[in-house]
Amino acid sequence: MKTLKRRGTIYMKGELEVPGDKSISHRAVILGSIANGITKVENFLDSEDCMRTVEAFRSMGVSITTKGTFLEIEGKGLSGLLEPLEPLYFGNSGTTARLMIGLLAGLPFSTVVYGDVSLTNRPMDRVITPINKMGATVLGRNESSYLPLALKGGNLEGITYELPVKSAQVKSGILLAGLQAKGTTRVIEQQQTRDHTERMLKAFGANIEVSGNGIQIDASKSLLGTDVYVPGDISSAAFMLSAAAIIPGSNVTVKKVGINKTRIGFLEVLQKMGANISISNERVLSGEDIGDVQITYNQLTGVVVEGEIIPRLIDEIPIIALLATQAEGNTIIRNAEELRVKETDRIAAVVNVLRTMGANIEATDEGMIIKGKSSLKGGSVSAYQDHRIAMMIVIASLISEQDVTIDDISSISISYPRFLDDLESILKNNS
Ligand SMILES: O=C(O)C1=C[C@@H](OP(=O)(O)O)[C@@H](O)[C@H](O)C1
Ligand SMILES: C=C(OP(=O)(O)O)C(=O)O
Repeated sequence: MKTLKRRGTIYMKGELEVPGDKSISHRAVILGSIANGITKVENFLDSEDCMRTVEAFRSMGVSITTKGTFLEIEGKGLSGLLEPLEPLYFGNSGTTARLMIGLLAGLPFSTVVYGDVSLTNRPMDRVITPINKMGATVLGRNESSYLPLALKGGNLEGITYELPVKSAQVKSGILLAGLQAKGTTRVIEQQQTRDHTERMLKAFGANIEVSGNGIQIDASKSLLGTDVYVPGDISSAAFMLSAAAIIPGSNVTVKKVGINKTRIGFLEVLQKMGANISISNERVLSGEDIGDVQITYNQLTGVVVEGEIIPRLIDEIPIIALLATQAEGNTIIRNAEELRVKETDRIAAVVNVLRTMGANIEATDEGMIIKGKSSLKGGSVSAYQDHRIAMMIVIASLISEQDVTIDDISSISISYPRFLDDLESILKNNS
């Protein structure tokens, strides 16, 4: 239980760097481990989810150590990985699960994989179906739709697969299987999802080509270890930028943050809502776009969020819902049914939390409708063991009229362990 005390008159001001991107950190560990030679990862996100991926490779014999500010991976090549003696535990991490299942499908040994209660209830059939088509053997509950799963890998054949879900995790799982399959593997997306796997596979020397919404990969005998710089996580920055967007007098800059176009739907929505945003120092590091994002407070107005932008801001929808409670007019979020199968049902969780706090918000099957602007009263709420819900509540507490009590905020360490300290560093008191 944590009580967040009502604040006096505050505003957000200053510059900060948020920790490394979670998606890119997972991928750096995976590709570094299956490449030959050393990979040094700078600004690696040392959070619970990413450590699940690190531990999985340590169990397969890969040496991964922290050297100063770097994570150093002694890649063993795909053929150097060892059969793990224990089941692999993926904790709360959907990214670890979907990507590792794809990778393990191609490795010539048996593994058992499992996760925490939340992950055990998240669908895995979306990645099992294509790897079954490629020839992998997988056993588990409900026709292998859920963890725990037993996998027997090896002898995969390339396929052409049109993704039925808008999921970068599934796309990446298939590409990691395709890296080990006979013949070409083609993945076709309905809408573009984050493309970090494609970019990083290229940087490690994989045989991969991207054309429009299609990606094709051929087996690569050996990827080569390389240095990776991990940009700040825009999904973490979103909480700091949102605090500034709803507290008058604020002016915040998040430096060296990832601004890959497949990830910045949140910035586009903020701009559409009328926020003052500018991006400077744009550059490319390790194949990823980075820059400094500055926001100054401005009254927001409601917007419609739907269609192709949804995959580009999927993890930011809880915090967008909070922004919408402070915007003039209606905000409608559509086509976001994927939120129902995240760490928790994020549509139900967001609506319950914000309604308890005093917002005018209702759930739809695939989104929500928020009528602004309403003042938030505070109260006692659950974070549903979900890091993004917990951080959204902390930001909401900054503008609440009374104290806010949260059942448990420990989930924040899944993606942003130093969140509370970073927030305090830009929080100023008027008095
Ligand atoms: O590929 C990734 O790193 C991720 C993809 C998204 O999930 P889906 O692929 O399920 O949409 C996102 O919600 C998750 O936080 C990270
Ligand atoms: C959905 C998320 O992550 P994952 O799917 O990796 O658990 C998230 O970080 O919001």
